[in-house]
Amino acid sequence: MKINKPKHDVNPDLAKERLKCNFNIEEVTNIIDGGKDKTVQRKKIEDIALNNGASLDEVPEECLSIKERYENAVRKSCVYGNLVRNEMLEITGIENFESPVLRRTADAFFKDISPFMLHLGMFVPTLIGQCTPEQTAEWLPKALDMQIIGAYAQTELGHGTFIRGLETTATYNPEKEEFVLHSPTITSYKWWAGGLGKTANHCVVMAQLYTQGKCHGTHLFIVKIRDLDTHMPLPGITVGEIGPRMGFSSADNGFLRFDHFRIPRENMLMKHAKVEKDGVYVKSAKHGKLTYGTMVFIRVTLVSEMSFNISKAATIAIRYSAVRRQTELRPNEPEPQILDYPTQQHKLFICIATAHAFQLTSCWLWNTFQAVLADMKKGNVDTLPELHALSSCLKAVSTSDALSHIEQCRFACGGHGYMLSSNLPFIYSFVAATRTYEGDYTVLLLQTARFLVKASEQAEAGKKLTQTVSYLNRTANADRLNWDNTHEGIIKSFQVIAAGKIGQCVKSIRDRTASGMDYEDAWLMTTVQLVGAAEAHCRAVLLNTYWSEMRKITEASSADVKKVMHQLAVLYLMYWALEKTGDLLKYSSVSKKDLDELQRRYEELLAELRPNAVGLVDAFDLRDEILHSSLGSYDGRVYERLIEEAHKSPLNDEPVNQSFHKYTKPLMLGKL
Ligand SMILES: CCCCCCCCCC/C=C\CCCCCCCC(=O)SCCNC(=O)CCNC(=O)[C@H](O)C(C)(C)COP(=O)(O)OP(=O)(O)OC[C@H]1O[C@@H](n2cnc3c(N)ncnc32)[C@H](O)[C@@H]1OP(=O)(O)O
Ligand SMILES: Cc1cc2nc3c(=O)[nH]c(=O)nc-3n(C[C@H](O)[C@H](O)[C@H](O)COP(=O)(O)OP(=O)(O)OC[C@H]3O[C@@H](n4cnc5c(N)ncnc54)[C@H](O)[C@@H]3O)c2cc1C
Repeated sequence: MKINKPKHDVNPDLAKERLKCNFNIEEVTNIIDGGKDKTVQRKKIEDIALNNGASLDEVPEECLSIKERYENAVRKSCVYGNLVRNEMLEITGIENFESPVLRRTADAFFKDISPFMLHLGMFVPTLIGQCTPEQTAEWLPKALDMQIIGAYAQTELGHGTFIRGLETTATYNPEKEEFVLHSPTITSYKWWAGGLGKTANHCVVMAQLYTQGKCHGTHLFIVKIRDLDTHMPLPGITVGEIGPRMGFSSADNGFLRFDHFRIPRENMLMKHAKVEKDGVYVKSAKHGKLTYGTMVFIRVTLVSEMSFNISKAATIAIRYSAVRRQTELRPNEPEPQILDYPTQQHKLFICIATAHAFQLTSCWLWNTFQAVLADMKKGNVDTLPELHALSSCLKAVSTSDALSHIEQCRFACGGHGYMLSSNLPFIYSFVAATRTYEGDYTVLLLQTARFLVKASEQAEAGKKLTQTVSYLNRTANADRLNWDNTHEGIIKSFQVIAAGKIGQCVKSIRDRTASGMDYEDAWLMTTVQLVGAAEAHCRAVLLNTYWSEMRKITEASSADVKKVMHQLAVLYLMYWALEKTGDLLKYSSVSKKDLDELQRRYEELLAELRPNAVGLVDAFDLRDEILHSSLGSYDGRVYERLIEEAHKSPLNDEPVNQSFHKYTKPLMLGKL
């Protein structure tokens, strides 16, 4: 398999690691890609993107000023966008324009983020999901062809979570057949939208719809905000960039204020509801929340996005740990590779397992999403609540877990992990945003909790529940589960934990309402427990899905690949069982002896996986151009690369910085 041709000799320690690997790396790569043909397709696309010199930065992007960073990112986005439009989409097909393959190649161009990401990431999906066929025909080809560039402007200065509280208004005027968009207060400024500040000439806007004197709640509108030729903001539009932030530094997150800005009636996205010419409001949707569809879609895709980010961090940290030697174990013996420390393995092997767990779960979630879309096309919205509950908790937990695992990868690289050239800080700050955007962690878990409480009540009433909560039917009357020290036993115990926690929430709410509280207050008082119950449910789903999908997907694999994939999944189960011993003790008959045994087996498993650690991250097949890491490149020439990167610092452009003569010397001479 032709990957990562090293420019230099490979570091001898890393070379030895590759000899130790006892499974076929390419076979695992094919599993991750979803099949051999998919690997071939991915490599073809990566060749197109990566052989394009325009992705290279002479000066590292983090050493540029804010303006230069943005301008450089726009330059690269245009080259990249052109490649996507003219060459890559021919290979994936237009229907897969958001395929993870394209996502991977984007990382070769941007360490941080493209100002165009939200155009492809949210604007286009909103057109696909929220337009009538006529509207789709009008806007989608232009958007895909980059003739118009859009943003998704929903969040306001005063409200992000509570969409019903948004203040921007869209008031229909039947005489002119127009909507008038207006920002009535300071808190109604649109805020945060990616690409809105300087890049986009259009945006989708979420606003409160008023017609015939009545408010019909939030709806989506497409709005042209800049002249297509001059790019100047149109009269009635105030638009700009919100200022530096923790990450997302090469993009232009924006603010937007409307001053009685008029748009044609046809610019309301009317798939699920419309306003007739005379101002009559007609709702066609069978479910009240279909205008939130883009968010559900992105939450679904974020699970695979988290797998990708963890795999990058794990590749960097494991290759580095094979090269780095530190501390004598015994006098006069060579210092060991830090990868030999079980504590290091504990930090890192879970990252490999989690990348696989999220990848397999994301494929399963994607299929569930497609099935719900197919149901909805037939007019059946019954499966939407379960999808909303699932996508909410999986988005929350996958982004949160990814963030803590990536931070562990940085810790695992010691001081060098703190260098931007390691790329770990970029990956971390990118993923940190995902825990908040597209629905904050706590808020989304509480959405799942609403569904779980209802499901629990239905189970209590003897109703048969849908697949992901069917364990509530089985465990409704179970008190403490008899501990069974098998893989299936661990999964079952997580279902019992979830059922127990949900049951406890229901009881707390009932006790509180029985003692005179109204339902809202009882719910509010129980929210700490409800978040815990939703997280427990999500863990049960993740464990069960990873285990069953892993077994399915490796059915035809070679014995060695089957073994190592199996070991990773077992590691994942054991890691979480050990993380949640308190819950296990509360909800199962597990004993101290059982837990000690589990701990011992976990430690043995780390040692068993150790020889395959580098092979497992090589199987992610992340080319150096995508990893952007002085610590993680295929050749392991860590120290040479760190020195090379240090020389690129603009502070090394001259031997003496002018500040010495201006400030330091006068201070030294007492002349300041
Ligand atoms: C050229 C360069 C290219 C570069 C590469 C391109 C590669 C592209 C790939 C990129 C991948 C990803 C990029 C993504 C980047 C994203 C950036 C961030 C964007 C954003 O953040 S946009 C803003 C997102 N905002 C939110 O998520 C807000 C969160 N809030 C909410 O969702 C809601 O307000 C709420 C918390 C759910 C509450 O809503 P509401 O008050 O209206 O509802 P209730 O709580 O009263 O519930 C009533 C009822 O409705 C159910 N429900 C709620 N939401 C939904 C839903 N979405 N679907 C179905 N049902 C829903 C709820 O459960 C209740 O049901 P019940 O009554 O209990 O039965
Ligand atoms: C990098 C980045 C990019 C973004 N891009 C976009 C974009 O392109 N378009 C767009 O429209 N928006 C975008 N956003 C906005 C983003 O979607 C919101 O910031 C996010 O949904 C969280 O909402 P908030 O900021 O209002 O947080 P808040 O809701 O104010 O949350 C603050 C705290 O309050 C808690 N909280 C809030 N409500 C509740 C509740 N009901 N119960 C319990 N706790 C609660 C939260 O858990 C959190 O701890 C972006 C944000 C970031 C950081």
